Amino acid sequence: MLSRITDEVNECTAFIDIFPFKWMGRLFAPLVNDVYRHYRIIENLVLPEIERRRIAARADPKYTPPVDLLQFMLEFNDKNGDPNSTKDLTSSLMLTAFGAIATNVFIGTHFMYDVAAHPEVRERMYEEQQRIIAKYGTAFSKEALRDMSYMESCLRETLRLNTHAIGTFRKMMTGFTFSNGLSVPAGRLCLVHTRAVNRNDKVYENANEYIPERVADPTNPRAATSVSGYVTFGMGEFGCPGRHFAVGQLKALMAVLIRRYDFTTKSGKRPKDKIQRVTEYLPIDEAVIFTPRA
Ligand code: HEM
Repeated sequence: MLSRITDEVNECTAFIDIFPFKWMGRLFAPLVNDVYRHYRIIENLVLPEIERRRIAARADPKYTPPVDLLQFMLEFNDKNGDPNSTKDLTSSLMLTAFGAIATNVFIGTHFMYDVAAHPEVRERMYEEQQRIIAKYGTAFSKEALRDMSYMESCLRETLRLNTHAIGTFRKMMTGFTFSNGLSVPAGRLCLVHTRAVNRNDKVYENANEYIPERVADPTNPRAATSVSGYVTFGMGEFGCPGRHFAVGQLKALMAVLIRRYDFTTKSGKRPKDKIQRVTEYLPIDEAVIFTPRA
């Protein structure tokens, strides 16, 4: 269900946009879209859990709440919002699921295809994993993940080339004139086109090619760091808050695959991406073949 939320939120927005008056779209949207049903399912799961935690906290002053996102949001809401309102909490959980799941699935899939299509990358990654296991054991500690520097370069290259969000939007709060004379007035909505920035051939040689070595120097910015020419996670104060978590998860996922299997695409090449529409990206047809390591 969570993986459908992102697509359905996008579909719902596109549906509402068809109507000249947005209130009409909002009226009809529940009839054709499942977002509202998902909202109620999450609410039905979350409300009793919140109540359980509140009762436990009242009954026992030494009560230690779980360390999770729900608790973090609950305490934030109690401090900053209306403590009786749980509506915001369900929306916040849905927003996080919206931001977290499809992005990771999308990048994880592309990462697998990028690695599957490059035997020399797999070999180097496997060697790195042998070194990591010898040094840290098989667990994915913070130190072990941080030390996977070749894996990090490969992931950064996947993140640079395969962008899920069309771009980052910002509204100009004040007017600004750039050094070349271009002026953007206050109130203007601006789009930073992620794919165009990330594939800028003034920044990268052979910008459309998958070349992890271009960022393999450990002094280069990490996969979660936005810099000029790399804005997959957005930028500035409102850049993605989940990016370090996402990079850790994706590295751990690839480490599990590479330790257990050698894998390649059927053709041995990187299949072309399917057309990505604003609300929809299509799965790649070509299979990945996994061979267990001895
Ligand atoms: C590869 C995975 C991911 C990518 C590419 C990605 C990308 C992005 C981008 C481009 C933005 C907009 C940033 C901006 O406006 O400057 C964003 C926002 C956000 N992301 Fe991520 N994200 C990923 C994973 C995650 C994860 C795992 C979480 C949570 C655990 C998460 C939570 C969020 C949230 C809550 C926002 C909204 C922040 C706000 O509006 O202030 N994301 N993400």
